Amino acid sequence: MENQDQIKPSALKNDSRKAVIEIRDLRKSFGDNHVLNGFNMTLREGGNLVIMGKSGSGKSVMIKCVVGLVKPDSGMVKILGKEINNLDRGAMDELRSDIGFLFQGSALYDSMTVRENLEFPMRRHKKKLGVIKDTEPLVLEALENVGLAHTMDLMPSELSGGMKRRVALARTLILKPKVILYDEPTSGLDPITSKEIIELMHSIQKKYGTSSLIITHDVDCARVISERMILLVDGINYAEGTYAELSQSTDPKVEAFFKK
Ligand SMILES: Nc1ncnc2c1ncn2[C@@H]1O[C@H](COP(=O)(O)OP(=O)(O)OP(=O)(O)O)[C@@H](O)[C@H]1O
Repeated sequence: MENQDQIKPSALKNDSRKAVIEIRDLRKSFGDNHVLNGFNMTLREGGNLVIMGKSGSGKSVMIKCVVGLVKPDSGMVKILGKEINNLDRGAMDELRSDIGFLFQGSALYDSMTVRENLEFPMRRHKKKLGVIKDTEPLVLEALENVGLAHTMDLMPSELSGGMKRRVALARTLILKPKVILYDEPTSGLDPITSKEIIELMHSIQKKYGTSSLIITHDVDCARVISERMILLVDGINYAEGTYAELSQSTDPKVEAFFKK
């Protein structure tokens, strides 16, 4: 792609941090619908990478390939040094405990209190956390990180949309993940709440040294949070660089992302 040469990721050249997620030449089609046509990316330790792409461009398919929910036709996905193709179910499950997800809609269990929602992943990943007699300090720590310690015994229906999103983030933090995958973390939120969520994402990354992969349509979210960005167009990493680099591009497909 000649346009990719035009938008070389200068900031990347000397990045020696360890790769936590590596994707090479990822391909996935559904019948004649060729969604991913050789997608590449590297997320580095402690870094954050924003993937932007228009609706239907394959962002969710890509992230599902990362967590093993969709099987790619070809290509390589390596997480924390492990190629996921080579992992059996048990090993994949163990690896998943190092990956936090914050997906669209937050998906808290409506019939459980906030505390029970946070205890849920602890039961699923006993192997990582060991036997925990008293879950309260962990639940409290996670909720304090998102400023919602007082909501421990509330039901999700008693929370606002932004609070639900923060509780979902707290639930993700309970397993102390090394990587967090965010799918549209600010969608459906008003600008002030979106800003709060972005600030939280920053503070969590700083506090725990987590790496973040963020999928978003929201160019403002990308501007504030991204260390680097990849634009997913035609199933490939069409352009890659910092927000400042990409927003100055004169490539029409890149410019289209930044036009308001
Ligand atoms: N299980 C599936 N079976 C068939 N086609 C699928 C499947 N999953 C996704 N697709 C197709 O793959 C393409 C990419 O979908 P995907 O959900 O990854 O888009 P997206 O970039 O995440 O969009 P959005 O921003 O709207 O969420 C779409 O054309 C979709 O119809």
